[in-house]
Amino acid sequence: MSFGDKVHNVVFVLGPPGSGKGTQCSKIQSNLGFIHLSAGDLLRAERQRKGSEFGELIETHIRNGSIVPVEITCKLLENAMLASGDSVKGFLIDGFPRNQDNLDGWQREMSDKVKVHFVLYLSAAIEVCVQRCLNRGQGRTDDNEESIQKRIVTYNEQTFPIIKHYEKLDMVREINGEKSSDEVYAEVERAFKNAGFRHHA
Ligand SMILES: Nc1ncnc2c1ncn2[C@@H]1O[C@H](COP(=O)(O)OP(=O)(O)OP(=O)(O)O)[C@@H](O)[C@H]1O
Ligand SMILES: Nc1ccn([C@@H]2O[C@H](COP(=O)(O)O)[C@@H](O)[C@H]2O)c(=O)n1
Ligand SMILES: [Mg+2]
Repeated sequence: MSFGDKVHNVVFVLGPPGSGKGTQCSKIQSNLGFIHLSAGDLLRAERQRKGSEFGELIETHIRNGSIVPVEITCKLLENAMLASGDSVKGFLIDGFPRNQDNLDGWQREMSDKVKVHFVLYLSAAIEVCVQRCLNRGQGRTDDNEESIQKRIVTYNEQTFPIIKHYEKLDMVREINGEKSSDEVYAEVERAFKNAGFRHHA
């Protein structure tokens, strides 16, 4: 399997933990036909995969809120993109690139295979995000006070500079993630329309 000649459309989705990235991505997938690929979900699946050589390393990073080396994450993303076939409208890459290592690895491996249209940035106050993670109820091993604090430090120190990097390139579309899920989505859809992506049939 290979990417062939097709250049895939990509939108990165970033924001603090619990800002609503996954929630909005599923709405976009249903309404606009983009495929949602969450880097965190792919890492959690790899952690659970029987025979994975990376399971323990991934779990340590997840609990510590630190970032898994890009070689692992980028390969998981690339495999998921390949598995989706050639006819997809585009990919929403949720929770990536999370740090400079993610960004450098992506540029090395993927920049000639995809076009990144913009970065959807869901902003929300940290207190709101913490409460949402604590109330999420999905049994995530990092939805506890200690891991959440570490994830926030990682976000502030490593991810926010990546958002700033894309801001300098005028690629960031910031949306207030504190509003109701439907209100946020209305603005999200506007950002996609402005980039030329409309409702799928
Ligand atoms: N706009 C919203 N208003 C209220 N609650 C929300 C909103 N968006 C999402 N939530 C809830 O907040 C929690 C976190 O949402 P979600 O999983 O989408 O965030 P995330 O940004 O993907 O988080 P993480 O980075 O930790 O994966 C979920 O329980 C979700 O139902
Ligand atoms: N690019 C990424 C994305 C995620 N991780 C690790 O997974 C954890 C959970 O991510 P969510 O987006 O689902 O919140 C995150 O805290 C990291 O440990 C990563 O390493 N690299
Ligand atoms: Mg998520």
